[in-house]
Amino acid sequence: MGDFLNRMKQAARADKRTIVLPEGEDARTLEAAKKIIAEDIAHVVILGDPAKIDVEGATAIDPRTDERHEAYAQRFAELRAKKGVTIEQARAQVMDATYFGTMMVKMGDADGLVSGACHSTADTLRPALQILKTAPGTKLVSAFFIMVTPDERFGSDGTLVFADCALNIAPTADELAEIAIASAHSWSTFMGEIEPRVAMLSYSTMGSAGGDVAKKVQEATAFAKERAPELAVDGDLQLDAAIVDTVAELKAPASEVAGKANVLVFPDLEAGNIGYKLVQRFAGANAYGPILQGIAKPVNDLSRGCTADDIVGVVAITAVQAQMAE
Ligand SMILES: CC(C)(COP(=O)(O)OP(=O)(O)OC[C@H]1O[C@@H](n2cnc3c(N)ncnc32)[C@H](O)[C@@H]1OP(=O)(O)O)[C@@H](O)C(=O)NCCC(=O)NCCS
Ligand SMILES: CC(=O)OP(=O)(O)O
Repeated sequence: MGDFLNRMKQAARADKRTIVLPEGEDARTLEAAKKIIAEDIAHVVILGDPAKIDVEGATAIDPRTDERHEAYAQRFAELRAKKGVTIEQARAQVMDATYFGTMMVKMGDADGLVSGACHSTADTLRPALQILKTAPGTKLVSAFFIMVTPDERFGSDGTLVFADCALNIAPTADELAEIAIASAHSWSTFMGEIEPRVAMLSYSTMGSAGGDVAKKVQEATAFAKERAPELAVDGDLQLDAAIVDTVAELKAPASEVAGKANVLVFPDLEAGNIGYKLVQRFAGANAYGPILQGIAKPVNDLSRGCTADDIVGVVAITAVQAQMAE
């Protein structure tokens, strides 16, 4: 179970990056920062009141008084001018630690950002979507978890990607296909040679049940196959047919994915967010994320239910993304 995380930490250590943690008021963030420094995973910048940030080896910055505040505000106003943002509004916005931290990433003063231990996903990701925007050639940003379960029968030795569990509330069939292709790519980024096998989840397997949601998933599967013919993707599949080989033989015997899926694409955010928390809490899985895919520079979210160790894991993953982005 520790294998994936150890690989990420080792890779991060080999070529250290600077990661900004805007939640200096959060005790788990400070504990995580100490661990990250002790394990030599990344250079750490913590935003907040420096008098209250007692982490040796980290750089503590107060976004309200830092000398870069005005330059960031000017740049933010330029970036958001078409949205009617004035320089006064930009100055006020950049007082906010998440906006300031995201500007650090935009301006190259940090390589990545991890936040969300005490902010909602919307408040964590909105600055990234507004400031950093999508990566070249990408229209949709989406979010996945790397799930490391203690049961090695599932996925690839217990490791799976779950998407979208955090960002897109009601993806269309077209967007679901994009999420599937991006998630397969993310799988390959982190899992190397192991081939992604993508299951498009539903309450129906190969048309066994009717209804609009199952139809959307079938349509999304067809789009994904059309756009990425080399990809092992199949659906619609129920969860048991996707990951249990004996059920797959019964429900989808012709599928190359059924029974051995390692990338699970959920039909909407309701299913995705509930699904990852079920596996995390009932199965005792480690859930690293939400990790963004399709964003121009690495910014990743956390659940407010995270532990300090979860933050360490997401920082290691963010540092690896930053290495790859160059
Ligand atoms: C993240 C979220 C707040 C963004 O939507 P929003 O509040 O409507 O924000 P905006 O419409 O102001 O979007 C901000 C920018 O991001 C862009 N954007 C929003 N979602 C995007 C996506 N999935 N991919 C690419 N760009 C996106 C918008 O086009 C907009 O760009 P612009 O301001 O330059 O025109 C919204 O998708 C959301 O609430 N998602 C659910 C998050 C959540 O609560 N998850 C549950 C717990 S994990
Ligand atoms: C990802 C997620 O569900 O975040 P939170 O638990 O903070 O809402």
